[in-house]
Amino acid sequence: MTDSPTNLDSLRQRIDELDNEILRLISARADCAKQVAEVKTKHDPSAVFYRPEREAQVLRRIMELNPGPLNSEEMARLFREIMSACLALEQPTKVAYLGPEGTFTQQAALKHFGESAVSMPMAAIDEVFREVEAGAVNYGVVPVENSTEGVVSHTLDSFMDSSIRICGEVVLRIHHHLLVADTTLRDKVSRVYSHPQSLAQCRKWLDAHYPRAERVPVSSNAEAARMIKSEWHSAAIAGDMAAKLYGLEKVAEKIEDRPDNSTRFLIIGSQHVPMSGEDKTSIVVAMRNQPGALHDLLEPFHRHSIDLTRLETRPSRTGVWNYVFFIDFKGHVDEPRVAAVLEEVRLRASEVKVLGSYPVGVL
Ligand SMILES: O=C(O)C(=O)C[C@]1(C(=O)O)C=C[C@@H](O)C=C1
Repeated sequence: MTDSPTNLDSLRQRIDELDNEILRLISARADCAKQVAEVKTKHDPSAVFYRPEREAQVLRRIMELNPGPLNSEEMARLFREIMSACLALEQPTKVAYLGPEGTFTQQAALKHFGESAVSMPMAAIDEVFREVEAGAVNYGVVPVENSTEGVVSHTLDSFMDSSIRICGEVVLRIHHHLLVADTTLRDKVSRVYSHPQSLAQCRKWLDAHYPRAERVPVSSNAEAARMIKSEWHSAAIAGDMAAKLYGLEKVAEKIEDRPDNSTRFLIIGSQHVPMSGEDKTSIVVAMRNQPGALHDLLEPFHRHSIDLTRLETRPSRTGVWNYVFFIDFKGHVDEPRVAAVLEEVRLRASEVKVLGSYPVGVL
């Protein structure tokens, strides 16, 4: 095919026709979502509009049906935005996240809820919990574990004295860059700012490239990016969002020591999420301080062939919580085999709290 004007014109005409069709279909879909909202409120004035299990099913189905040439993730991201706009028509969704603006948690909130949700930065993880508990926002987004650095203990601890539930999860590939401002003297960098976890995730790269630079831990990567604007001898380690927000340049890209570096975030709220077909459950269990306690706790999972995906121990904070275990496993509390395991665990533990069942992250 030649790039002749007639070819180009006819292809663009075809694209216009297709756009008309897409426009008509998206509008029809949005109309449908409005009607869904009416059905939901008709039977229940305090209805919840955001349905994580349905969203997961829609995205999984699209990925399965996708004929190409766009790859399935790309296609799902487009549908993610369509659903985000449809949900906003039903009800504007407010989401609090661990800020400031430009953090990976903001990126995770965007990835999960799309551009149409209203997202608000909070200064600390417990503030995100408080905002959700107080009903000031519909949902919250907090980091819970990183593949290189492990658990975010603050998030786990916040669940211990809260009635908040987990409604979803989102996993983000974390790419760190070494960033400078236009005023930075690149060959005189003597200080590198970042969040302690990010400094740790880039330890080897820093040892090799900036062995003499002072590593200064700050409260977030976005804060690091903000700080170097006024220091000609400093660089920051942060991600794309912070680089864009503060107009910084990348001296080196993807400097994380492990190429598969990723962080898992939790969506917190107050609703029970029905089964989506591929779900996970998170519980917190207190055991009495006695030999074999951990074995007793895990044995029923093994016997019922339930896959554990994570196990964390945290120090107890009250008399009852002698040993506290955070356990994630595959399955949903509404499945009989999961209900049976939980029944057995309840007999062996001094306290069991189900934090929530939710769809396995799709994107
Ligand atoms: O199916 C619903 O309950 C809807 O509200 C529709 C819809 C969608 O656009 O597909 C929108 C928001 C919900 O979170 C889930 C799905």
